[in-house]
Amino acid sequence: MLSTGKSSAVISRNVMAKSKFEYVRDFEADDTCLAHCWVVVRLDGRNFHRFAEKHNFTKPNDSRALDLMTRCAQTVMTELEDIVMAYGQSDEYSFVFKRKSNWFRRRASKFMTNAASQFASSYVFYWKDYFKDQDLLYPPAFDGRVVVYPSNQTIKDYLSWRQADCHVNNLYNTVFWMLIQRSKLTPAQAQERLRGTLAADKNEILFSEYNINYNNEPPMFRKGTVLIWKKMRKIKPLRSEIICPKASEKLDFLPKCSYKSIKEIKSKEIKPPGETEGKQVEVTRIRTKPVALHCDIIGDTFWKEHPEILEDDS
Ligand SMILES: Nc1nc2c(ncn2[C@@H]2O[C@H](COP(=O)(O)OP(=O)(O)OP(=O)(O)O)[C@@H](O)[C@H]2O)c(=O)[nH]1
Ligand SMILES: [Mg+2]
Ligand SMILES: [Mg+2]
Repeated sequence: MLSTGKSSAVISRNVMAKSKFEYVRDFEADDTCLAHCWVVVRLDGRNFHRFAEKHNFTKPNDSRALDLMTRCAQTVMTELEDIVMAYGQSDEYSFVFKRKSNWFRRRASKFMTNAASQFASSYVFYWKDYFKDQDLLYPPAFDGRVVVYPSNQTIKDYLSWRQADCHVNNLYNTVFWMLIQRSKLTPAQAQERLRGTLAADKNEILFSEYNINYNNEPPMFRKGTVLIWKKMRKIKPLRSEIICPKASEKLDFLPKCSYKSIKEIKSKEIKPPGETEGKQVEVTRIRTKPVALHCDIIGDTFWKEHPEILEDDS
């Protein structure tokens, strides 16, 4: 027989769960993301124009700030579920969730708030690793939005849009700051000089006046940062087999972001059944990590080299 104390506690919990207040749940909006669509969360720094000024970011690009953004995005990818890739530039990062993800039953608010809070806390947490001589003066914030894309073509176009935005802004900013820093123009004069110019004109100014070939500027500034999952070394292996990355990837790597695909062969002790002594055996383990690339994602090459990212379009 059940003890009366225990059963009455169960009964009272059930009554509580169906209290007269339960109806307020009906006020919660349904924000389920449409099934089988790619879910994108894009985060963007709040008022980073001011934040960059206050924290003495290098103009037009601050590698410390961009590397910190990428560190935060890698943390988001590692801590959250089902993110297949991310793309970042300036003060923004986009995270692409698996089409079939059922994380938090695909609720947009859960995707967005988890990404934004994880990203913002990581930004503060890792700040000192990137800005050694610059204190963090006030807490930064990031806004977020969720957009769903129904096909592989639309998600590719979304990412192309962000990378094209990176290119347009970076080309403009590179010339703009050259005119100010090297030719001592005021911001208003630099803006006037660039009014109505096309990309070719800006390239020409850079080349003829500053001897800069825009294509030789760092890929991270021109292309932004793509994060994809790669098998790589995490702990020191006893023996390792290095699988070389594809030739086109090699070109787009920054040395400090280099990765090696490594099949780890670790030593592990196991006890065969019936035996008291353990035996050392070698086990193979392949770990994956979000790895940074600074390559073109607008053309087909990237998608052909990484067919696993978008899988089938069904
Ligand atoms: N100097 C410098 N500034 C940067 C860098 N990255 C981002 N920023 C600044 O951050 C701004 C980001 O632009 P937006 O996101 O459009 O504008 P915002 O000021 O953040 O305003 P909201 O996003 O609307 O809150 C740029 O305009 C720059 O002023 C960098 O590497 N160096
Ligand atoms: Mg911003
Ligand atoms: Mg922005």
